[in-house]
Amino acid sequence: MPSPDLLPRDIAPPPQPRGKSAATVAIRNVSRVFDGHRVLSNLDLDVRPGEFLSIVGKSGCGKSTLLRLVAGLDRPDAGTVSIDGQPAHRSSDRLRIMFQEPRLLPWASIAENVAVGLRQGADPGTLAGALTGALASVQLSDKAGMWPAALSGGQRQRVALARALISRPGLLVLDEPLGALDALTRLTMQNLIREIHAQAGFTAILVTHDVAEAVALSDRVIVLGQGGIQHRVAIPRDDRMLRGSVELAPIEEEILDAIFQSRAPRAGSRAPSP
Ligand SMILES: Nc1ncnc2c1ncn2[C@@H]1O[C@H](COP(=O)(O)OP(=O)(O)OP(=O)(O)O)[C@@H](O)[C@H]1O
Repeated sequence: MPSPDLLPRDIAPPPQPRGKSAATVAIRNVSRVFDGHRVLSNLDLDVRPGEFLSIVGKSGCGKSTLLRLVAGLDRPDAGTVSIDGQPAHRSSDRLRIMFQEPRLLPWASIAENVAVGLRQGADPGTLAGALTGALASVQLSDKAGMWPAALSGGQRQRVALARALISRPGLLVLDEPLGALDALTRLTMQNLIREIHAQAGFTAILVTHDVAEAVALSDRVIVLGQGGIQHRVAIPRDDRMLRGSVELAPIEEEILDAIFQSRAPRAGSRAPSP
């Protein structure tokens, strides 16, 4: 394999071998039009098994639209989105989603909220083992019997993360999951997500407004602009561990430049009339 220095800037080094069940995402020639406005236009993107990909860009450029298509919450007007070769589907067992709000059941305990993530009936032994592991992974073992109202915002997001991961999905889709947290809790959550991803090896796609967060977590960052991908940057795996390091500063600057230079969300052409 060539040294990372010899690889083109937009090609991430292959992720280190991880979990066998990480999903492959293939987006082919995808377009999405709202009210005659072409938000995504002929977009192509591949996400490799185990890769952590972040999507950044100006407000309204289509980040959430793209994520919703990957999660099967919306359908493209043209093109295909597939996960492991199958059309993206919201109830796929291969995929879990995490949003900015934890969306917990207020009347259920923390353990019951996490168990919701298994969806299908599991035998009691399997459920107990999975629950123990999921709660431990987010450092909430001692909160299993508590109610969501008794937890802090960061703890609630950790419950949402455990609920998303208890079924060991191949793909985790994250829509600005740390956006409502204070700065310190956000950093703690970033570290937790990075550690869990390194251990569990799922594929992850994150939408965030925080370029430093994208760089700290990702193998690759793409900048969305009018209609499609305007810039791609691979993040050197060794360096990404050092959030705020001098090595990462030029990469963050490059991404910020690309965002500022990207075309305004509504500056592009309108979709042709049918
Ligand atoms: N269901 C919808 N109906 C009509 N327009 C929509 C719909 N969903 C998204 N749009 C429009 O598509 C464009 C992109 O929206 P999207 O939410 O994907 O942007 P974003 O990049 O995620 O923005 P932000 O960073 O502000 O969250 C916006 O102009 C938005 O108004």
